[in-house]
Amino acid sequence: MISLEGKRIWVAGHRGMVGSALVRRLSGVPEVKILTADSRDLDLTDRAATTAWVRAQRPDLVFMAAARVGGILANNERPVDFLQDNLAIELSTIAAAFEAGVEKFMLLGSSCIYPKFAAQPIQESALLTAPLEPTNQWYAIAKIAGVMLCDAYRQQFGRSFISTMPTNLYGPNDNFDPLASHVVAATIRKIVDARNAGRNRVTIWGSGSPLREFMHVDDLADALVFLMERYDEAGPINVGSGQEISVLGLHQLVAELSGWQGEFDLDRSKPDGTPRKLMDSSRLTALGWRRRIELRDGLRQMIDICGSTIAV
Ligand SMILES: NC(=O)c1ccc[n+]([C@@H]2O[C@H](COP(=O)([O-])OP(=O)(O)OC[C@H]3O[C@@H](n4cnc5c(N)ncnc54)[C@H](OP(=O)(O)O)[C@@H]3O)[C@@H](O)[C@H]2O)c1
Ligand SMILES: C[C@@H]1O[C@H](OP(=O)(O)OP(=O)(O)OC[C@H]2O[C@@H](n3cnc4c(=O)[nH]c(N)nc43)[C@H](O)[C@@H]2O)[C@@H](O)[C@H](O)[C@@H]1O
Repeated sequence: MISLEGKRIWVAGHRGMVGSALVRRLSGVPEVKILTADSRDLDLTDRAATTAWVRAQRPDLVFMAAARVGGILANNERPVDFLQDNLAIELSTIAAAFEAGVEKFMLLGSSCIYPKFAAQPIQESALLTAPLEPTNQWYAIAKIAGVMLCDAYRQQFGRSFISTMPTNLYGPNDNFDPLASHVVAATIRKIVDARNAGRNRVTIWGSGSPLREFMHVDDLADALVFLMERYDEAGPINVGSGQEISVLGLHQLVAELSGWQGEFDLDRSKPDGTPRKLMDSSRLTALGWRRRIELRDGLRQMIDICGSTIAV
């Protein structure tokens, strides 16, 4: 168990969805000094610049929430960006943390590191046991490399470098871009736009049948702080909510919460991705952590953020 009080804490990617949630969560911890770097001033793919910045700032703890991130289509269509940028960011930041003597470093991965057809719920031991989902294998390989690099520093140099694997996330500062977003933000954007424009049809990508587990980013940030304090082992640890719903079910729920009563079309030219990725988060809950935010409540907040009037 380590205490965060009085620590210099670098939240990498502080303007992103996860990084901004971490800043909100950490602002409640007494005497914490939160360190941030604007991506316009510090490109984390630049190893020399990253090393110099970390050496000058001397963080005690690092939450590594900067990454090239996107939904299924962005991942599928820009494999070089997702593989190359994420590898480069991990190489820069993990090596810089080592050189600067950082006390503890937390890498954020993703549930897509696990095999496409992993047994459900997915245990951490499923890593590297079967092939990946093709749409996000590029991003997944980069994240797996990051997990291995943290483990390598732990094995060779005894460093407290840990890897957390969040499930699919949503929340404030999510990306609502129709082509680059993940499904929660995309669904809300599509349905709120349709409702506001008086349209009665919305298109769902793929078959609508894939199942996804969704977690509010404020629950994630709370879990990450909890793990920074209490967890110090090799290999990934899953961070999920246990709240699973189909893609069609998500669209129906958002329609209900937004007060939109239209019909759905399926665009089967778009990929489904993995059929199901429910995390087994029992190692996290065994440590005593519990989520707080129900999916319905989180979606209502997102609909609000999207500028709508809530109808329930
Ligand atoms: N979103 C999800 O559903 C999800 C699920 C599982 C895991 N995760 C993990 O959570 C972490 C954060 O994801 P997120 O959803 O918060 O993504 P996000 O909203 O896109 O934020 C990513 C952040 O990384 C920064 N960044 C990207 N490339 C950079 C570079 N070359 N140099 C410096 N900064 C750079 C961005 O800076 P700018 O703001 O300046 O662009 C942004 O602040 C990632 O590691 C991701 O793999 C996310
Ligand atoms: C957490 C992230 O999960 C990502 O996989 P993944 O859950 O399939 O990513 P999402 O983009 O959230 O898509 C989840 C499911 O929702 C369907 N879907 C339906 N309509 C839409 C829409 O309008 N937009 C989007 N985006 N999806 C839509 C999509 O086909 C897929 O089956 C990975 O590609 C990332 O690398 C990352 O790991």
